[in-house]
Amino acid sequence: MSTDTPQSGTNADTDADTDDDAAVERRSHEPLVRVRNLQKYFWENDSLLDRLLGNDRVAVRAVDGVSFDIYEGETLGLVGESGCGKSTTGETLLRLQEPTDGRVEFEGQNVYDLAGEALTEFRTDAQVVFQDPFSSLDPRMTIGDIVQQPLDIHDVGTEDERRERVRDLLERVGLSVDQLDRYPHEFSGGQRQRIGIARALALEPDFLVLDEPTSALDVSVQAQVLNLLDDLQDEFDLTYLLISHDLSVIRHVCDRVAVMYLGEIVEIGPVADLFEVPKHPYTKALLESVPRASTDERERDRETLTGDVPSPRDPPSGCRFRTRCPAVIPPEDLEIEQETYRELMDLRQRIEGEDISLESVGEDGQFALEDGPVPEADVPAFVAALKERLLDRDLPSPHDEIVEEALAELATSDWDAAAERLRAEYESVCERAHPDLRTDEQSAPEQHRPVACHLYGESPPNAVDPSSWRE
Ligand SMILES: Nc1ncnc2c1ncn2[C@@H]1O[C@H](COP(=O)(O)OP(=O)(O)OP(=O)(O)O)[C@@H](O)[C@H]1O
Repeated sequence: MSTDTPQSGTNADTDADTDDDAAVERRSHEPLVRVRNLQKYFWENDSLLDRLLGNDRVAVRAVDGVSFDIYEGETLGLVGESGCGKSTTGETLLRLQEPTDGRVEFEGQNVYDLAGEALTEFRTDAQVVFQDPFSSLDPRMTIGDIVQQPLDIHDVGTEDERRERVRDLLERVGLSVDQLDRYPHEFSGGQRQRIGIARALALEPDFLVLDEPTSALDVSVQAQVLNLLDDLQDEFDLTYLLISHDLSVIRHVCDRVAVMYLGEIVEIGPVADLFEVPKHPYTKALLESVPRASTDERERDRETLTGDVPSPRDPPSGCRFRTRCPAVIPPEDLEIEQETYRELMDLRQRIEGEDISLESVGEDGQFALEDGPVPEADVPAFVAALKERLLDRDLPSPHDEIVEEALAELATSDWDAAAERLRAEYESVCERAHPDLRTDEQSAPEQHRPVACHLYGESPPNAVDPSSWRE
């Protein structure tokens, strides 16, 4: 962890260099945690009743084949929008959830094979701090009992020794022993998170998953809690997986960061390098969407990361980010501007998802498909009305004609023919092939890092130069 929040000292450059050296040194050792192809699916429509009714069960692919290492003493960040699978990754890795597939090694042992004493040892060594300290603390217990509970469960020492340890822990996290007999509701948010941290440290763990540990706190309190976590990491040789959707927290606190999108890791590397030269279009878009101070930059932010994360029940084929990507790759032989291509891809998505209302097309609902197909003579007017509604810009030739042909198929509600017409012209490698995480060897050596994007490695002809669209 390398907090460089304003509170953490004056020699920021020297501190950063020392932190970088220390991070490199740590990575030369074996990882403490090794995650390989971890998968966690939740199943819907999976009850006995569903089976009797013949409902197909549906997989929610929360985590879909992630691999990464966490080295002793480092802080690895896991960042991504809400719903990308960060918490599920953290919980499955700690075996608070059973995986669907894959493997997690902790100190060389597969945690999903552990049983008996070995499992108890793992549960001692690996702990979690949750986002919302209030809901994770039992309101009927005093904070002394809350912090002591893990010691009681694991039968550590005598009652006196446990009480003594609780006092030490409370002091260590900045609380007073006078507060031992108080209840969680008597504390502020920041203090409650300190209690959660004290409890997580009770069994002297080596590894903590910090799941949005400061998201529920005021900004001023966030920095204090992050600094506390930084101090504790040094003092107790802790290794952290820090889950956060907040890039500024990640930037200030982590040594390396893994960027997650819709159940997958799309880029992973040292924080400073990744923030300096983000490679995956999703990483770039995330960085671009951080609120900026200047008006110019705020204007630009609106261009990025529009729409929601698609459902993990039916993720897009190929690259999962392609439905929102501002650098999606057109077919090799197609001369087309990226903005036009993006608009055509959005239109295709809507047609493929039958996500266009044909109930009332044109002025005053001139065409209503529920009354039957549009008469042939009216098709041009029907197409013009749809174009007006669906497209933000005039398309250059020949795209205008191709779109008109596709929309004309909707005059007979033939969604498949409309989709096929556009697919035949515009299908992208991004939808055909899944990009694996692979190191981008063509970049400068210090920027070698795994990225899952067809723009890297053997670049397909016609690909947008990834450095161009950020300007
Ligand atoms: N028990 C569950 N049953 C079904 N779906 C679930 C379950 N838990 C999580 N999910 C789904 O899995 C996906 C990933 O959720 P997860 O909480 O891991 O994401 P996240 O990136 O941590 O987001 P957030 O920051 O909002 O918690 C989401 O679509 C979520 O709705």
